[in-house]
Amino acid sequence: MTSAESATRNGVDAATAEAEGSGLSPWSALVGVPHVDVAPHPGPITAEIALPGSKSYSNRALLCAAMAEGRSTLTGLLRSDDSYWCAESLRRLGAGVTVDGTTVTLDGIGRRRPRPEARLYIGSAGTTARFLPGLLAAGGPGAFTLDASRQMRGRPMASLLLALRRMGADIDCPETPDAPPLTIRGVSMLGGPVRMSGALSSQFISGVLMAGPLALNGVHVMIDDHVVQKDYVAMTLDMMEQFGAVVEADPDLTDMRVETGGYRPADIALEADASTATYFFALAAVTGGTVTVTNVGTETRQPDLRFIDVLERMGCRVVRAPGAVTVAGPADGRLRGGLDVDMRPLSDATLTLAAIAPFADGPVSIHGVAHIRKHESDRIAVICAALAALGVSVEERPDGLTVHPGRPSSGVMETHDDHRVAMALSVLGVAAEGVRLLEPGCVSKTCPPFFDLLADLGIGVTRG
Ligand SMILES: O=C(O)C1=C[C@@H](OP(=O)(O)O)[C@@H](O)[C@H](O)C1
Ligand SMILES: C=C(OP(=O)(O)O)C(=O)O
Repeated sequence: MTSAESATRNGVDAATAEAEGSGLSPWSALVGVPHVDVAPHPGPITAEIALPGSKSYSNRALLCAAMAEGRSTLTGLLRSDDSYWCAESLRRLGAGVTVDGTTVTLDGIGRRRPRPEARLYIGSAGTTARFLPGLLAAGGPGAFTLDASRQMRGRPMASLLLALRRMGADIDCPETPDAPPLTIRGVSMLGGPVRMSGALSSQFISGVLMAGPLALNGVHVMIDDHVVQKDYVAMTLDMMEQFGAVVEADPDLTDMRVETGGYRPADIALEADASTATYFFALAAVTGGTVTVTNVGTETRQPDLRFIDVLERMGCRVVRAPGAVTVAGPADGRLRGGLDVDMRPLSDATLTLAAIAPFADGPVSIHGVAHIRKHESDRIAVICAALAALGVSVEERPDGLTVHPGRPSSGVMETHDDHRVAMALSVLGVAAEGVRLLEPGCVSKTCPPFFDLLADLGIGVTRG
C-alpha cells in the first residue's frame, strides 16, 4: 500500500479506527455523514452497471498471494473496509502490498515471517478473522497478535479455534474466551485430520483449509453435519488451486484434503461482487425496470448470483450469460408472492429478499438462515423490527421470517453497523416512500460507492 493510500483523504485514519475498535478504514466512504435520505423513485430503473470486486475473492486472493513466495498481481480488487484491513494486516506481517486503484502487486512471504512480532488488526472482516489465524499458526516462527473491531470481537470463532488447536495451533485469547484479540504462535499447527461442524459458518472450514498448504502434514477436514453456504468453501478451494495448492474434495465437500507444500504466486482477475449485485437486481424487480450487471455472470461460483432464480420465481424475467446478467421486473408490474425460500446457501441475500417482499402479491417466507443472527447484526431480528417499524406485517422465527404484502411507510432507520441492512433498506425506500438511514457509512464494509451508484441510476440520495 502506498503512503497516499493510507492517508486520511476519504476515509478514517487507520490508527484512530483501530484505537476505537471500528471497522471503518481509509477506504471508507461517508465518514462523519450522520444520515442519508434515499428518495422514492417514480419510474422504472433501467441501467447497465459494472459493480466493484467481490469481497470474498478479494480477501482470499490477498491472503493466498501473501502466503506465496514471489510476486502476484490481482486486478479488480474491491476497495472497501474489509479488503483494506486484510491488505494492511499482510503489510504489517511483512508482505509487500502495493495498491494502485483496483490493482494490487503483492510480494508474498510464503512461510517466512519477516516481522515475527507483528500486531495485526482486521477490522470487521469475518473472512480475514477466520482465515488468518490458521495461516499464522501453520506458518513460520513468530508470536503474533490479531485484533478485531468491537463488532467482530462479538462474532463466533470457537469452533474454528477448537479445530486449529486440535491440529496443534497455539492460540490464546487473553481477554475473552474464543474471541479476538488472539495471540498466535507460528509453527505450532502441524495439521492432519480434523472433524468440524459447518452449521454456524462456512468460514471456519475455509480457514482450516487455507492453512493446509503451510501445515507440515497438510489438513484433512471431515464435516460432521452440514456447511451453511457451502459454495464459499468451493470458492476457497478454487482460489487455493489457482495459487498452486493441491486439494482433493468429494462432491459434497464433506471430506477434503489439502497437501502441504505452500502456495505459488499467481495473476488473478477478480470478478464483481454477486452479493452487491442483488440490490441492483432487486431495484429492477421492484420498480418494473431492467438492470444488467455487466461483470458477474453464470460462470461465477458466488452463491448470491442465485438470487436471480428467486426473482424469477417472483415473476421477473432473467437473461443469463457467462459474464453478465439482466433482470427485468414482472411484465404486469407486480411481484409474485406465495413462496417459501430456503436462503441457507445464499444467506447474504436474505435481507435483499426481505426488503422487496412487501411489494409481492402474497406472503414471502424465508427459512434456513438461523446463522445470520451471528453476522454483522442479528439480521433476522433487525430486519423484522425494521419492517414492522415501517408498518409491514412480519413474523419472526428462529431460522427465518415471513413478510406479508403491504406498502411500507417512510421512516428513520438504524443500520446497526450492518452494510446489508443499509443497502436492503435503501431498495425498500426507493420502491416505497423513501427512507432515512442513520450511520450510512457502514456500506463501506463491502461497497463504499453504494449511494453514488444509486445516484448514478437517477435515484435521489441526499447526505445529511
Ligand atoms: O467465505 C466467505 O467469503 C463468506 C462466507 C459467508 O459467511 P458464513 O459462512 O460465515 O455465513 C458469507 O456470509 C460471507 O459474507 C462471506
Ligand atoms: C456476513 C458477511 O460478512 P463477513 O465476511 O464479515 O462474514 C456479509 O458480508 O454479509
